[in-house]
Amino acid sequence: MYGFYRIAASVPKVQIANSGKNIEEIIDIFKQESENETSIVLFPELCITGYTVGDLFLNQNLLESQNNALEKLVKKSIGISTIAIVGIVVSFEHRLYNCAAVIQNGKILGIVPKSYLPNKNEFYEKRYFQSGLRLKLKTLKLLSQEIPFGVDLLFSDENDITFGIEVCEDLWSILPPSNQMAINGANMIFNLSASNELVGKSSYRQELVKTQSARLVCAYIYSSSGVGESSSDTIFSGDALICEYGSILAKSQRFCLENQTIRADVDLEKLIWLRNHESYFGDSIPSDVRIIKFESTVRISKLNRFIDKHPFVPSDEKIKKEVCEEITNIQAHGLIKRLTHINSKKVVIGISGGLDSTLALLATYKAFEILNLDVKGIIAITMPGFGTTSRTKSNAIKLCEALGVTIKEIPISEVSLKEFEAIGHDKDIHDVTYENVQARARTSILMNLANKEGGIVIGTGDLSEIALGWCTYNGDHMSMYSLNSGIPKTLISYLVEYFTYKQEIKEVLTDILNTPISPELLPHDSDKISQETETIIGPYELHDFFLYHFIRYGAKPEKILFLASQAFDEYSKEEIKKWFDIFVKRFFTQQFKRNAIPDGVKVGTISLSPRADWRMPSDASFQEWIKVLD
Ligand SMILES: Nc1ncnc2c1ncn2[C@@H]1O[C@H](COP(=O)(O)OP(=O)(O)OC[C@H]2O[C@@H]([n+]3cccc(C(=O)O)c3)[C@H](O)[C@@H]2O)[C@@H](O)[C@H]1O
Ligand SMILES: Nc1ncnc2c1ncn2[C@@H]1O[C@H](COP(=O)(O)OP(=O)(O)OP(=O)(O)O)[C@@H](O)[C@H]1O
Ligand SMILES: NC(=O)CC[C@H](N)C(=O)O
Repeated sequence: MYGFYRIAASVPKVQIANSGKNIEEIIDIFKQESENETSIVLFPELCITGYTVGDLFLNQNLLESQNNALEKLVKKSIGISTIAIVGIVVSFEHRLYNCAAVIQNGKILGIVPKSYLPNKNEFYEKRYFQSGLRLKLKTLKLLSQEIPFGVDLLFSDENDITFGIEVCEDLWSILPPSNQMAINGANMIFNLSASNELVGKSSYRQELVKTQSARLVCAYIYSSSGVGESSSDTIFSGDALICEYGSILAKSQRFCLENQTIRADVDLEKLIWLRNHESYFGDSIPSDVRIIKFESTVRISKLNRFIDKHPFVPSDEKIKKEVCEEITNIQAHGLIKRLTHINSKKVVIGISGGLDSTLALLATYKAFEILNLDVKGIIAITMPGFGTTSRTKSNAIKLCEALGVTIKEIPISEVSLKEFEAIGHDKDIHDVTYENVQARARTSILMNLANKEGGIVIGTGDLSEIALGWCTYNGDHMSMYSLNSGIPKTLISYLVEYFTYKQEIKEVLTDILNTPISPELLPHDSDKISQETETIIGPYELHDFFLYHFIRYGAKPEKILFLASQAFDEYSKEEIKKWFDIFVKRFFTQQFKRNAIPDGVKVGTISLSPRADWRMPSDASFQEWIKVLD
């Protein structure tokens, strides 16, 4: 389903050196996972015998009973397309190896030995095992099957899955084998582990797994032995993790006394796509590997994954302060560089009482504070026009007064009427000309005043408006330096909300946040906003969602629509389709505005600057992107 696959990491109860009992738990979990539509289920290192059997690894009976147990699992897998990855001891050419066996539908598809054997302090694996590093192009006979054996194995189906395997310490080594596996095409890495607990170790381990999934642009699935392992010297907690491209999708509850399985629907289509534009992937050189083909695994019928409605907005409230300070710091420092470069201590900014100019003013204020400049150098202009309401105008003035910046009022009605007359436009026709004349009148005033004051005009347009072209070309589209161009509307609201912690502006910011978003370009009755942007072009939260998946992951339209329908209960599929249609059409047709935007600050991974992040011709056609809507 849209490139999603259900993957599980399991920590079964274990009895040390009791393979017969341990395999029963493993088989139960495996069968359950096949019913859960899981494609692949991972078990810990040496999970059939137990990891902590010590010198019993050197006893023939242990190996024999493990192989009998393995045979049971292989037989139980007949007719099941779910893959099980289990940890086993293998005897090959008179040496023992610590391995992972990959089992599907009655077959052992391949066996991968551990490369790096920990042999210090509490670990003494070299007492029993050999490193598999030299094992390539080998096959081994086990349970009457000829099985590919070596560190050169990758496993691949006909669809999106290609996976590789490493065993515990491999990930902790200087050159984890998963690095080369990813270069060779693996988009999932499975790690069978037996990692004991020490104070602080679990968070280190989590970082290791998370970072590896980010670096390799892959899903990294990790399962480590549980509390049933011997506690003679060390304790195992059953740590399991599923990470995708730097995010944790699922994690186990450590120190659980029962069997525990975590699962997540990983997005392989997204990962495969992301690698296409990660230049270091292109520069990395593949090596010779054996690709073991396997039959398609079970596909999921219903997605079970959290889809964030507001992907630009941090979901963790605890990091709100940190994120908001960081973003406004980036904005402020963009402006600081520009002001110091041109040796100016003045800026001119139009304040409408709306969200964008509010945030731009707050970021400008921060820049002036950092530079220790007199904030009177911030010249805030309120320019009432035909659609301005007293609510927005008074909020603009209250905000500027509270911050102590210079305030000027310059009405634009008269100049706009003169402009209508000059171009022969009927003032009673409230069309796009009527709107744009006002927007351009304001920009003209700001620019001319900036010349007079020896300052620069601060641009306030945000990333969502830039994506949609929801601005007037050479009107509010233009400035000398743009502060919000890297921030989408959903994040602008979040940032303005953050600043309500400042008591002196709390009340006014709260009212600004509660004011409907409007360009206020059309006349109103009884001082009420007559033009609500979101009823005209659609909800910004949807546009931001579309923008994120379209740019960040190059997602196909049908997938974006599917994800939106999963994320938003409040919009019907028809509504989502309608606004998506508008998003796509506007995104393509409005590139000409983006191609001429002023310099501005990038703050997140998505930016639409034509000089940096997004280069698209102004005359590309959008039809192929909305076909799905026809
Ligand atoms: N591919 C292309 N290459 C070069 N030029 C192209 C073009 N496509 C159109 N054009 C030209 O550009 C014109 C269209 O651009 P433009 O003049 O800007 O006009 P337009 O985009 O039609 O109008 C601006 C819209 O933005 C809204 N707005 C304005 C200001 C602020 C806000 C806000 O809420 O913040 C919203 C306003 O309500 C209006 O609907 C066309 O009439 C045509 O002359
Ligand atoms: N009445 C006004 N007085 C001063 N400046 C204005 C006024 N209206 C618009 N502007 C300037 O033009 C920019 C675009 O304003 P507009 O209201 O059309 O949309 P916006 O992008 O929603 O901005 P905001 O959220 O700041 O209102 C504003 O950010 C502001 O700099
Ligand atoms: N089993 C292993 O390879 C364990 C070694 C590893 N460094 C860990 O403690 O997680």
